[in-house]
Amino acid sequence: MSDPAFDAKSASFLNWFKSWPGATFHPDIRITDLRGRSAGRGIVTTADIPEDTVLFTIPRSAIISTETSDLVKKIPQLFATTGLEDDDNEADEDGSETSGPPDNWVSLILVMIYEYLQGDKSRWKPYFDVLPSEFETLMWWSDQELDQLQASSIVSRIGREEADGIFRTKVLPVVEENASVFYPEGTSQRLSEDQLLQLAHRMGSTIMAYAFDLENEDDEEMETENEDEWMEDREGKTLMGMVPMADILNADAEFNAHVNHGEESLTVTSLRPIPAGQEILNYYGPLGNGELLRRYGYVTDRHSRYDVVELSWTLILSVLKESLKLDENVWGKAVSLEALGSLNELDPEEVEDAFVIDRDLGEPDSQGQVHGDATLKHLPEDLREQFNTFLKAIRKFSPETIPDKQRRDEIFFSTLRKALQLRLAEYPTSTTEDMNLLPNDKLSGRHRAAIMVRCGEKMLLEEAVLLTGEKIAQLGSTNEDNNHEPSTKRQRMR
Ligand SMILES: C[S@@+](CC[C@H](N)C(=O)[O-])C[C@H]1O[C@@H](n2cnc3c(N)ncnc32)[C@H](O)[C@@H]1O
Repeated sequence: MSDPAFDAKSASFLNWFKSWPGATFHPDIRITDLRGRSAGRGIVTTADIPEDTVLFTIPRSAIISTETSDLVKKIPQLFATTGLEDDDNEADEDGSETSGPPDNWVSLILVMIYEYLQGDKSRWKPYFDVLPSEFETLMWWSDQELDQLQASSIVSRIGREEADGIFRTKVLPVVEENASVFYPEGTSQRLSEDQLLQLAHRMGSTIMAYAFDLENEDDEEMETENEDEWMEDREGKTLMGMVPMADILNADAEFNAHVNHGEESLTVTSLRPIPAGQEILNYYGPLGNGELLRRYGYVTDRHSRYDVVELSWTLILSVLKESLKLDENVWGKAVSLEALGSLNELDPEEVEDAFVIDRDLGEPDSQGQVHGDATLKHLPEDLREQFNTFLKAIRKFSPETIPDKQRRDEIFFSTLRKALQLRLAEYPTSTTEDMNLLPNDKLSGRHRAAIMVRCGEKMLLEEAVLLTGEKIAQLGSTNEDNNHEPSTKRQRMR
């Protein structure tokens, strides 16, 4: 069913967009209402579109960034760099670092707050009218909603307190100290601290889900070097900007359009023929559903191939300790940092405290399609290296525990298998129980998304358990072969 108010905003946004000198919009595409499947606005084709067609063009002048907003002209000293700043120029974890100009994120948040507060006076008002005021990203979930993610490590990556800290130290004081610039002339009303904090969060979440890293010529060189790889919006330290129309495109792990960053404008082109009535889709990168939910507030079946799980070193070490049953004293000495340091193979400072398990799949092809089987085939190499270094240290103090390479590998795979099973048990429901929950149409969107995330992670863990089982079985058969070897050799010698 059509919604005249929603459609009117889309229409006025489209007219506004087309009025920018240099903007183009293909006659066979249109902005559409996809709220019926919780996807907001999107763009669909109204006729068959051939491959490599320019779908629309966004002049760089229409992008909101520190290069186009008047805020920078009004308080240039705030954005001026001295050349002495740290490379990352990021706030400390608690957001307390306040020296130097604001980083890319904070700069764009300030610019967005400024343009938003200008209301009708902003050149981008019709664009703000189609930007969201509410979000499904994890930052906005209640504790009860987050509980549905169960043992997913994505919960520890939300960073609401860190964002609060940064906004309180780097955003709010700037707005308050420059109130005459931020609030349009003639308005005496000021936002309270809480309202301003809320607005900073709103702009932060908008930028997280909508902004692009704007590539420049240096990046182009980089792109030529990595020709086969899809550039991700979040890589690098390039200028960030809000790109009207490009950000009306929804996205998926299989996609059919690409944003090209030209000198004067950005163009969006079709990567393959797109039949009439299909959605035009962009790409946000090889993100697992947990990360997709954190940054963008949605999940898709196709993104589950990129799911990840974290396995803590503490868990692995506790399983190892339990299985080796070494004397407490020997164990303590063997896993001490001094013992590791003396091996000269691992800087004790560099002991990893968690390892990421993922399927390590290739990039989509040049037409935005993915191929091949998406089951886990490799266990993390960095985990194996760290594990072996620890086993070496143990061997120094208790050689009989690890007499040979065969035993070392058995210990590795069986410890890992047990650790994976324990990690799996940290999630209170099984994959089968989760799968049975999904068809229930009374589930809220957030609950469903949480089930998809936790179920995808558990499936990956199950694949990893299977893989370690196969490795153990292979070792067993090698062992048997080896046991038969002497007689084979004898036969040959005869
Ligand atoms: C760059 S915007 C795309 C335009 C957005 N649909 C709108 O109405 O403004 C990114 C946001 O769109 C939504 N989105 C993008 N791709 C989606 C998909 N495949 N399914 C559902 N929602 C999607 C998410 O809310 C995401 O945060």
